[in-house]
Amino acid sequence: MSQRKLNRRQAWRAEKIQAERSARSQKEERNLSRQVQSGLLSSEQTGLVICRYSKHFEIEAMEGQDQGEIHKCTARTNLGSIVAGDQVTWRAGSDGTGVIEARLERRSILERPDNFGKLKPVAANIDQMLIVIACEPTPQINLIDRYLVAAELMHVRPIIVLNKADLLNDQNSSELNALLEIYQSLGYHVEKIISSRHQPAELADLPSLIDQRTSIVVGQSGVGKSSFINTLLPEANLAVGDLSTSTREGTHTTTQAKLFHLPCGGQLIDSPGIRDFSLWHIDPPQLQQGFIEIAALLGQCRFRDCKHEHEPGCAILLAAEQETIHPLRFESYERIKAAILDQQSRGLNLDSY
Ligand SMILES: Nc1nc2c(ncn2[C@@H]2O[C@H](COP(=O)(O)OP(=O)(O)OP(=O)(O)O)[C@@H](O)[C@H]2O)c(=O)[nH]1
Ligand SMILES: [Zn+2]
Repeated sequence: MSQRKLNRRQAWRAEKIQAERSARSQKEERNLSRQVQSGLLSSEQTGLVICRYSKHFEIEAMEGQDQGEIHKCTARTNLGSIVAGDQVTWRAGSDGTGVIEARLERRSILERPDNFGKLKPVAANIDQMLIVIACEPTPQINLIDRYLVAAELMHVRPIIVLNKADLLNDQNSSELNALLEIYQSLGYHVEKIISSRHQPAELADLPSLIDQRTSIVVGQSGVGKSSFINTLLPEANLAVGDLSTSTREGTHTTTQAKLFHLPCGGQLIDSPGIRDFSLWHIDPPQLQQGFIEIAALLGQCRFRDCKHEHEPGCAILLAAEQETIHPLRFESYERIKAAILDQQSRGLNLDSY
């Protein structure tokens, strides 16, 4: 078959699919309008997205008589992505269902690339990021730094939470404390906690730090994110995965981001187990902004267009040499930068979804 014929056939198919889709959505819209007119759907109200599963959303009523109640909702077409933490306008049905009409403006959004480098929103309207690490699996500085960069670029406050503090011992404590010291000296808040169901829980100052805010819980699989949330909120009852005996890493128990209310008034969003938090969608200048000790030096190099690679009079290279930027942090920065440049050179589509 000639290329032209094939293209014409493809175009015809695409048009047909498009026409079917638009007919379907027009039918859905007519259906909805009928339901509104006949009083089957309530008037518009504001709601909070608790979680998404497949094509449905759990929406919590934020006002009116059924405030706090959860409805299983569908969404009108073309609303864009809707994720846990989003606020929406919606209409309630009579039977615990409802329809999302629009998404309200977000104050922050956490995105991560999927396997094809395409950005996917994970959670919205977050105030702070709880970066959970643990004595086991051993923390990777590179991964902590990726989360920190994401938090800095989203303008949300990061808090580093060292979980499984009961496993601190003579062998691992000096190394772990040295690692935490790097972050504390940069001004980051660090809390050591115990969240295992086999130990008396110890949450240090965390409850007061997360009070009245929306926090997202991120961290490598197996660090105890679900256990930590269960300790704060026993009714959340998240599945806790056992560490794989061969790798001592977790087994990715959590699959969808979900929002939980805390008794103290704040909210927590639990995200899917993230092993490798990639930063493919940012460029080196953004990465420099995300490393706060590097960001503080920007503008102090001899050349205005300094790339901080080999240039004489580079304030960042000088600070790295004098170790005012911690060598492990600088190494981590260079590794992340190399990974970003590598992804870009392979031509992945980094900026759209
Ligand atoms: N010793 C100890 N073990 C803990 C603690 N907290 C959690 N664990 C254990 O760590 C393992 C992993 O815990 P999870 O809560 O499933 O970890 P997660 O980070 O939610 O894992 P994913 O859902 O895979 O992302 C389980 O075997 C827990 O019992 C703790 O404070 N101390
Ligand atoms: Zn420079």
